[in-house]
Formats: sequence, C-alpha cells, structure tokens
Amino acid sequence: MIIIGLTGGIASGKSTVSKMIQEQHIPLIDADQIAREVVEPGEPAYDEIAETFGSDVLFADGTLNRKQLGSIIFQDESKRKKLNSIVHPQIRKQMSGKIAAYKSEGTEAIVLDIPLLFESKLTGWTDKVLLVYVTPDVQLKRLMLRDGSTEKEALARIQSQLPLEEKKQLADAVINNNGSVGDTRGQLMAALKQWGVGK
Ligand SMILES: CC(C)(COP(=O)(O)OP(=O)(O)OC[C@H]1O[C@@H](n2cnc3c(N)ncnc32)[C@H](O)[C@@H]1O)[C@@H](O)C(=O)NCCC(=O)NCCS
Ligand SMILES: Nc1ncnc2c1ncn2[C@@H]1O[C@H](COP(=O)(O)OP(=O)(O)OP(=O)(O)O)[C@@H](O)[C@H]1O
Repeated sequence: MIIIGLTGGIASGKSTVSKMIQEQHIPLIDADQIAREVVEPGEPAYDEIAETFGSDVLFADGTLNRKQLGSIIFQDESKRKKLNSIVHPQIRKQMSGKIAAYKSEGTEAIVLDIPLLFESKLTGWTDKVLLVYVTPDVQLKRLMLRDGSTEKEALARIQSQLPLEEKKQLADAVINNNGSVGDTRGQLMAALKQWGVGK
C-alpha cells in the first residue's frame, strides 16, 4: 500500500484538494476531523482539556468552545504545546488504527491529510508527501476571508506553523494553489499519475 501525506499551511487549500482526492475514490484519513472527534465530551482528551483550560473553553452544554480555545492557544506557544500534548497522541492512535484497517483490506493507496505533518514529525508514516502551497499574501487573504478574522488573528495562526516556504523544500511534490481550482486539479492529477495512483 502506498501512503501519501497531504499537507500544507492553514488555508492553503488542503480541504479543496482532499475533496478532489475523494472524488477519485482514493480513501483519505482527515486529521482535522479526528481532532474534532477526540475532543467530544466523554472522550479522554476532553476531560484533560477541561481540567487544564477550565470552564472558559466550554459552552454551557459542556461542549468545547473551539473559537475560545483557538484564541488562547494561537497567541501562546506554551499553551499550544500543552493542548498538542493532550490531543496529538489521541489523533495518532486513531489514525494508526485506520491505516492498519486499510492495509489489512489490501487497499492500494491511501491519503493522510495532516496539516502538521512536518511539525509533528510524521513523515515516517508516509511514502510520499504532497504539499499544497500558496504565497504568504494569498494565504493571509484567503484565511481572513474564510474565517472573517482580523489580520492579527490570521497572522497568529499562520505563525504557529512551519513556514510554507520551508515545507516546500521538504515535499516530494508541490501543488501551487495560487491559481484557479481547475489549475490545482490538473497539478493533483499529475502528481497522482507520477506515483501510479488512481486512473
Ligand atoms: C484550537 C482548536 C480547538 C481551534 O479549532 P477551530 O475549529 O478554530 O480550527 P480547526 O480545528 O478547524 O483547525 C484549522 C486549522 O488550524 C491549524 N491548527 C489547528 N491546531 C493547530 C495547532 N495546534 N498548531 C498549529 N496549527 C494548528 C491547522 O492548519 C488546521 O487545519 C483546534 O484547532 C484544535 O483542537 N487544535 C489542536 C489539535 C490539532 O493540532 N489539530 C490540527 C492538526 S491535526
Ligand atoms: N484555488 C483557489 N482559488 C480561490 N480560492 C480558493 C482556492 N483554493 C482554496 N480556496 C479558498 O481558500 C480557503 C482555504 O481553502 P481550504 O479550506 O481548502 O484550506 P485548508 O488548507 O483546508 O485550510 P485549514 O488548514 O484551515 O483546514 C477556502 O475559503 C477556499 O474556498
């Protein structure tokens, strides 16, 4: 089984590319989605977050106030590291279980969509790394537009990750997503073809 790591920076276009991959019927494991599941009430990471960050980050019904937790951790590196140390082991556990299941089913290729693939040193899990790249100005503009955030908030999020320029040097293939969605689709198909994945 070939395992492709799909990564990028915040708002670089990973979700846009991951939709195209799923349209090709290639199985995809989404780390952001798992990250949401493991912090639901009743899950182990939830209790630890509630103990560490207190009721400020919870809604009255007990569910996690993601916006509030985000505003704390993207401004404070030590709090971000603390949250990562709670959530990331749970994400890895869920992901490795899903990878093993695909392997035992004899699946030919899967994609792991992991925003922090390089930061979390998970490239050892993958055979190839596909990076969705945009220039810093496009990244900032799209992030502010999508989230309705201020420039300060958006920059805090961008700066909590390894710069895309550095990630570009570490990837096996780069999709430049500065252009149109159609352009991006063409680059994706070329990368998959080069690795003998899909039709
Ligand atoms: C802080 C939280 C609650 C904010 O939630 P919110 O709904 O606003 O954002 P969402 O989860 O959709 O993440 C959006 C993007 O932010 C970036 N991001 C998220 N967490 C982090 C982090 N710890 N460090 C750097 N970038 C991050 C990623 O590019 C991600 O794609 C949430 O991001 C979270 O629980 N983060 C910790 C888990 C994690 O590291 N997830 C990302 C990688 S799997
Ligand atoms: N080629 C493109 N042209 C114009 N807008 C785009 C393009 N690609 C993505 N976008 C838009 O940019 C924003 C960010 O894209 P997307 O949500 O796919 O990024 P992401 O990398 O998955 O973000 P995150 O890390 O936050 O999950 C979205 O609003 C999306 O619609």
